[in-house]
Amino acid sequence: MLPKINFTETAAYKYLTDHFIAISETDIKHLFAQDGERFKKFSILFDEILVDFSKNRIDDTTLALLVQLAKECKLDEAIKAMYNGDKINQTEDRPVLHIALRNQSNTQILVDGKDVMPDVNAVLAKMEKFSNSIISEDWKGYTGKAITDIVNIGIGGSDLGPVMVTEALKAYKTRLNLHFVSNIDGTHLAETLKEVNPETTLFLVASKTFTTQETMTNAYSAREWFLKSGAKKEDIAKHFAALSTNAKDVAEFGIDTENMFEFWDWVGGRYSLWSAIGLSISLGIGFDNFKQLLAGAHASDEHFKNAEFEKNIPVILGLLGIWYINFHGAETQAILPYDQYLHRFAAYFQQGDMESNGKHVDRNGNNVDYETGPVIWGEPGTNGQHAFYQLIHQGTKLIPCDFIAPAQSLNPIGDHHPILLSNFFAQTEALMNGKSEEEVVAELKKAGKSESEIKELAPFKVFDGNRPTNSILLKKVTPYTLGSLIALYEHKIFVQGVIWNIFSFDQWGVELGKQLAQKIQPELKDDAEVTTHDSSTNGLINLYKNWR
Ligand SMILES: O=P(O)(O)OC[C@H]1O[C@@H](O)[C@@H](O)[C@@H](O)[C@@H]1O
Repeated sequence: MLPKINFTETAAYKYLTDHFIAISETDIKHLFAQDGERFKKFSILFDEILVDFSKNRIDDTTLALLVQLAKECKLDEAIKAMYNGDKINQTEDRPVLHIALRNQSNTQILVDGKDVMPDVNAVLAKMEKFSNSIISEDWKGYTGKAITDIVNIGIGGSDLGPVMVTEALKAYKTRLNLHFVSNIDGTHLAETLKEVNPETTLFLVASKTFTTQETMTNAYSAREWFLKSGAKKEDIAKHFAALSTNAKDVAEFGIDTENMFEFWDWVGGRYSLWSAIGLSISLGIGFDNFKQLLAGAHASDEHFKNAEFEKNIPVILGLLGIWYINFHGAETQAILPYDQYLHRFAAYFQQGDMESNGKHVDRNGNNVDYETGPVIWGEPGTNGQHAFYQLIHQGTKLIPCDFIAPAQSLNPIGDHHPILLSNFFAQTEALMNGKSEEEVVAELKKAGKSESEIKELAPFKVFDGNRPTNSILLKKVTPYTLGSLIALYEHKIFVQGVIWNIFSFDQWGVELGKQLAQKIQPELKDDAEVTTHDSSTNGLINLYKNWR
């Protein structure tokens, strides 16, 4: 079980409150001036990932107090509880074991006294065999042609991870074309089906529960489209596979259980790309690369479990988040990859983080009186620079940013990569140093502006600086490194959930809207006026009926 400690009642929290006032007098660039060792002290090299957190509003005391906070909140016990397979997802009465899915050391992991590793390995072996037979063209469609296109039908955790990873690792692509259908909006399916041929398409129905309305509706429509092409019911086995924990409903859908790739209720949807949900990844980049992804994540799991808190990347990233959210009042966190392949990385962690830590009830069942999970957002650099960085540099909000970039490009054309990276380096420097009024005045003078022009313009051109950033420099985007990076972020979310004393692995907040939609759907069947809701909802429904 997880400890249930209110972090605002710890000694460390009180010290941090005082320390926050003290350190607010100094800005980051002065902290650099005071300490020649700062980069060395506040950066961690892990395999081929460097996390530089020196451009933050912290000094030695801050770090020591944050680590003390983690200790007082018994983070070490919480980590042990997760790795031991304790039912830390208490409101769903389940363990949380995505670490088992990538447990390459193959040590026993027990759930209710049973080692889960043989089952994990059996599904991996099945995924390998299946992926190889599709990729090698051994597997034939119902007219004897090889499969060319994979359509993954899933939503939320059964979509976002595979989309993000297959985009990130496009450079490692197999011959198969991947498509993802998630939205219930018929457009998503219709536009995808225009691109594929039923004779050469394999559908993966990806749903942990196999009851999600969007996924099941899309899957049934895809099946109908397939059967309309002239295929027979028995041909479904060659063109549909299921990735699910629900064998009964998979069989009912008509998918051969031979083509079912199982996972378990101890895998959270948003932590499931490592499970059978990753079959589209394995098909898209090959099983060996998928295995590398798992190996990279496993290395991060070991790091998280074993590294002392001061040198533990997820712990440090998590604590820095606490520092900004709970002491500086930051409400959002930007994730800014300087790598086009990582263009869905922030979107992926929008679910990962916001569905995990978007909670306002603590582990004792009481409303919290402090802030919890931030709004996660971001776009790849340099596109973001030309869109929203204005607000990060000169707006009124404090937005801690993670900058991520690979040292080596997978597409080294001309000077593109050095230009991209010079922006990556420049942005964190600019956010930290800002530009003083003196510098602005000197610049304007040099540009030949008059005294009055300078006076008028200067205030708008000043940058306060002191805006915190982490720089995460990867050697190269490989399956291994990407696996490591994702797992580091996953564990960061865990660290924060432990300190905020919330349950990070349930998602009750997504249920209410689903329930109401189920109630409204039958009301849309006929044209009768609806009066059962508030006047806004009635008005909207009735106008829709009028206009449709
Ligand atoms: O994989 P299935 O069961 O279709 O769920 C898909 C998604 O549904 C949502 O409502 C959330 O609960 C997500 O965590 C989940 O990933």
